[in-house]
Formats: sequence, C-alpha cells, structure tokens
Amino acid sequence: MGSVVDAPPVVAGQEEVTDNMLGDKKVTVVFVLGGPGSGKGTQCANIVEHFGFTHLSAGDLLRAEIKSGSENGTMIENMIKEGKIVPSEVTIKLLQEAMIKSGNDKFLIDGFPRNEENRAAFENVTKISPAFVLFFNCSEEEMEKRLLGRNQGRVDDNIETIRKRFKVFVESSLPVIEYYYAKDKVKKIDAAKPIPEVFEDVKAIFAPYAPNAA
Ligand SMILES: Nc1ncnc2c1ncn2[C@@H]1O[C@H](COP(=O)(O)OP(=O)(O)OP(=O)(O)O)[C@@H](O)[C@H]1O
Ligand SMILES: Nc1ccn([C@@H]2O[C@H](COP(=O)(O)O)[C@@H](O)[C@H]2O)c(=O)n1
Repeated sequence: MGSVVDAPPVVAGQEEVTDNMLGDKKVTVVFVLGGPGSGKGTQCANIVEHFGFTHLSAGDLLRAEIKSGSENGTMIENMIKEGKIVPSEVTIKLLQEAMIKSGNDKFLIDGFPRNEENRAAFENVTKISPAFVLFFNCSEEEMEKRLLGRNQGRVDDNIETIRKRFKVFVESSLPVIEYYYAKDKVKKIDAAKPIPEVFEDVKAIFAPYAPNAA
C-alpha cells in the first residue's frame, strides 16, 4: 500500500462503524486530521449542524485550559507558541472530560491524535478506537495563505510558528494518518477546494450518520 498523500481522495464510501464505550454508553468517534489551516474546524462546524456530532477541538480545549488559569497553563501556552505537542495525559484528560460533559454519543475529535504518543495513549486510556479518520489534504502553500488570513489573534498564526507547525505535521502527525490508512480507516478529502465543495464531499462520507439514515 502506498502513501496516503498519494492516494486518491474518497468522495463517498461505506464506513466501518466501531462501537466503543464511554462509561455505560456506546460512542462513535471520528478523528479529524489534516495540516494547520486545512479547514478542519470550518468543516466540523458544518458536520455538527447537519449530523448531530459534538465537535471537540484539542487545540480549543488547550487554549481554554490556558485561559482558565490552570497550573498547566504556562506550559501549554509555551508549547503552542512553539508549535509543539502538549503531553498526551493533559490533552486526553481534557478530551475525556469534554466527552462526558457533552452527554452526546457522537464525537468529532479535531486535531488529535497529533503524534504516535497521542494515538497510543488515547487508545490505551479510553479503549476507544475511531470509526474512521477524516483527513483534510491540502498544500502547505494554500494552508499558509489561510492561516495568515485567519485573523483570530492566535499566538501561533505567525509565519515563524506556522513553519514549525508544518514540520511537526509532516514529521509527527502524518505517520499517525499513515497508521490508520494501513488499517483502511482513512477517508481522504481534497481540502484545497472552496468550502461548500469540500462540504459536499464531507456530507457524502457522513451520510450513514444522517438523522434519517437507516
Ligand atoms: N476550503 C477553504 N477554502 C478557503 N478558505 C478556507 C477553507 N476552509 C477553511 N478556510 C479558512 O481558512 C482558515 C483556517 O480554517 P480552519 O480554522 O477551519 O482550519 P483548521 O484546519 O481548523 O486550522 P488549525 O489546525 O490551525 O486550527 C479560516 O480562516 C477559514 O475560514
Ligand atoms: N493534540 C494536540 C492538538 C493541539 N496541540 C497544540 O495546540 C496547537 C494548536 O492546535 P490546533 O489544532 O488548534 O491548530 C498545536 O500547534 C499544538 O501546539 C497539541 O499539543 N496537541
């Protein structure tokens, strides 16, 4: 099997839906991965609206942890400024708490797992494996343009940190996507297209989760 980056995007397909337990509840987890600025958050908002998933962005949870004045705040802030990956136990605890608090049974986990440590620790701690991985594939040139135009005041949306984040994505996150690709769990999306066109492809993948789907 070749590299996931060279493989054609999936437009629609049959998902293997894996049922996993969160407490006494069976849950469905989709990992949403892709380079910084590939459009993960944008498309997750659309999926939430149409398919009733709860969107949990690991980056958003970490940024909220900084704001809350937690004892890990300074460490997290420094890691984000450098584009580095925060230790898994911190991020997994935040994800688990948010999953339980939501009361939902369908989750989009966005920007996680970012490296092999994230992946193995999540599966070991939660015993949850993803139904599939939604992979937003986009060129660095396009992602850089989007991040520099995002204007949300993020400390990591500057050219120096963006380059570091791209390096971390290629060196640490792509191998995680390759891991799931080898298990036939990756749904690859051409994320370079305009937002509505990307969502058409996303919708086809989520069709089995539509409110009226059999
Ligand atoms: N398909 C698209 N075409 C053009 N612009 C897009 C597209 N998708 C998202 N954008 C814009 O690009 C920027 C980054 O998008 P978004 O925040 O969804 O990316 P992300 O993958 O979640 O990024 P990060 O990993 O850094 O959080 C936003 O300003 C968004 O409006
Ligand atoms: N699993 C993760 C996810 C994110 N981070 C840190 O947050 C930064 C921003 O993440 P976004 O998904 O919002 O782009 C990222 O660069 C990391 O520093 C993390 O450590 N672990």
